[in-house]
Amino acid sequence: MTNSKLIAYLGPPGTYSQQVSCYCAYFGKTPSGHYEYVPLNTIEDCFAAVQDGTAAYVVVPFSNSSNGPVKFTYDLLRTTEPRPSIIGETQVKVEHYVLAAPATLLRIKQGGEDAVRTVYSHPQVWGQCTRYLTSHFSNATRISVDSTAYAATLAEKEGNAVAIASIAAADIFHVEVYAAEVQDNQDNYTRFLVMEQYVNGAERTELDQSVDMELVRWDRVTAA
Ligand SMILES: O=C(O)C(=O)Cc1ccccc1
Repeated sequence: MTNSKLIAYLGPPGTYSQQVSCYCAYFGKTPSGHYEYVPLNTIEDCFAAVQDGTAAYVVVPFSNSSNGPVKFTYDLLRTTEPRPSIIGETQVKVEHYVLAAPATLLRIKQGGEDAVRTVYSHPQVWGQCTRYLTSHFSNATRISVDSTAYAATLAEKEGNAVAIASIAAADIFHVEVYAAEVQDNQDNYTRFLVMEQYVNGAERTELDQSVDMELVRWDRVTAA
């Protein structure tokens, strides 16, 4: 019987992290074999899962070409002891969609965008869709949640909310596309890292060292 190994990612299914985790065997140094994918609620849970050995590997978003660091990941990379080993990375083009429940779309059609009271998304998204959000839903409250796909689950349940999330989330949840590719920059890339548990005494990888340099560089930028 084959033993499957767990790859954890920021869930629920439909996040950008899930899409990346599905092919992380190709860019991470994960041995060939059979993998199962586990969605976790927060980036913090992903660090904990690899730390305590619940998951063999985790995939976390690290930084974005439009708005820089994913704060949760940067903070956890600085504070988790010992820090997991970074064994792979990839850059993925990220396209954001405005998703809404069918009833909300009807309300927008009848009453305009002011019918929308709440826009849900992952905090990383706001700075990637500034232009769109300046001219749309300006009276709505922006609520940051743990992931874009979780945002889609909230929009699915509410009659006056939209989510900014991936097209994959639209396929999974009962939400429809109100607007496509709303990111400011068409070349909007996010860098993701694959990590595994750090083994005591192991030499740090080259990738570990380049991430260290990135953290130091960012500390300098914010201190200036
Ligand atoms: O929330 C998600 O879907 C994630 O995977 C985190 C994220 C959010 C925004 C851009 C890239 C990754």
